[in-house]
Amino acid sequence: MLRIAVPNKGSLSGPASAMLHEAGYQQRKESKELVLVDPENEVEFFYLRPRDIAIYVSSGKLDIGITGRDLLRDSGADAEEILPLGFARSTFRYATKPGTAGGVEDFGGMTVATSYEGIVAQHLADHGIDASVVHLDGAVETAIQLGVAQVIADVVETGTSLRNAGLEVVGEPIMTSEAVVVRRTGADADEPKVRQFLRRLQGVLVARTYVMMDYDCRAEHLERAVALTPGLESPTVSPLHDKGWVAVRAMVPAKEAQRIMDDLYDLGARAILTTAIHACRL
Ligand SMILES: Nc1ncnc2c1ncn2[C@@H]1O[C@H](COP(=O)(O)OP(=O)(O)OP(=O)(O)O)[C@@H](O)[C@H]1O
Ligand SMILES: O=P(O)(O)OC[C@H]1O[C@H](OP(=O)(O)OP(=O)(O)O)[C@H](O)[C@@H]1O
Ligand SMILES: [Mg+2]
Repeated sequence: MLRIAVPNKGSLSGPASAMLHEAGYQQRKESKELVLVDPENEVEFFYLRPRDIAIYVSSGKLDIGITGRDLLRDSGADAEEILPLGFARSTFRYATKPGTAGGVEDFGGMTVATSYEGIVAQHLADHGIDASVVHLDGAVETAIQLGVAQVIADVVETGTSLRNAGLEVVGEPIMTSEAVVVRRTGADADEPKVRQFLRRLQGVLVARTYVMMDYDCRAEHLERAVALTPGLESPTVSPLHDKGWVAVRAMVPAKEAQRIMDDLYDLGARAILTTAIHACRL
């Protein structure tokens, strides 16, 4: 059985379970369930704190985990990212009261509050800055108002939390993050069960980002039409009963579907249809 760590709380938890469900795996029904066996798919899911997942995976007790890239780096665990999942996107940034500092180079002698001590200590060291780091579990934005620190380093998604605390970002982002699949560093990447799990998740990612497009066009316009819809490998082209026309089928990025339909229409294509992809294996 493949043993997989899934976030049990926070921003990663809901979207991770939703993606696994979409990939055909059973998921827990109660948020109190800590372990779920999916015998049909020969997988065992362990619902763990997102921060702990890289540590379990690096120990080799679990084969695979879903966590945040920032949490993986912060943990310092011996695990590596093998597939980005496109949700729980964020940046990790320093913030201060306006006018305190222009960037990391000004932090010497200051105190930085954060829940991500590993990332911050490393970043300060990389820049040769001698600053103190104080670890807080959350609500880090309030640390400046309460005089515990002059600088914070935290996850920024919309920036609302910083604005509400009267803070502004300073310097370049320390890193960008999203949910990722992690595996123990150096573990066999070609293990069939692991490959199958990754293919399933990749199928969900593709199904979420692409739509299937079908249309008819005059044979003499085919090359220009196909240039608009090159597909992932190559579009399917079928003859129509009317010899002057062909039917074309190709996957296109969902975000570009409307523009491509307009361009195809202008080219003389007709019966242009897009349909959702529910699942796929590339
Ligand atoms: N708005 C956000 N707030 C917090 N984390 C976010 C946000 N957007 C994305 N993330 C990502 O989610 C992960 C944080 O997981 P964590 O368990 O700390 O979630 P949380 O939402 O902060 O929950 P908790 O209430 O336990 O602090 C990180 O990888 C982080 O980059
Ligand atoms: O840029 P925003 O969209 O405002 O999102 C970022 C905020 O969300 C997270 O806090 P969370 O709600 O997880 O609380 P926590 O600080 O207790 O972890 C994070 O620590 C920031 O405070
Ligand atoms: Mg949080």
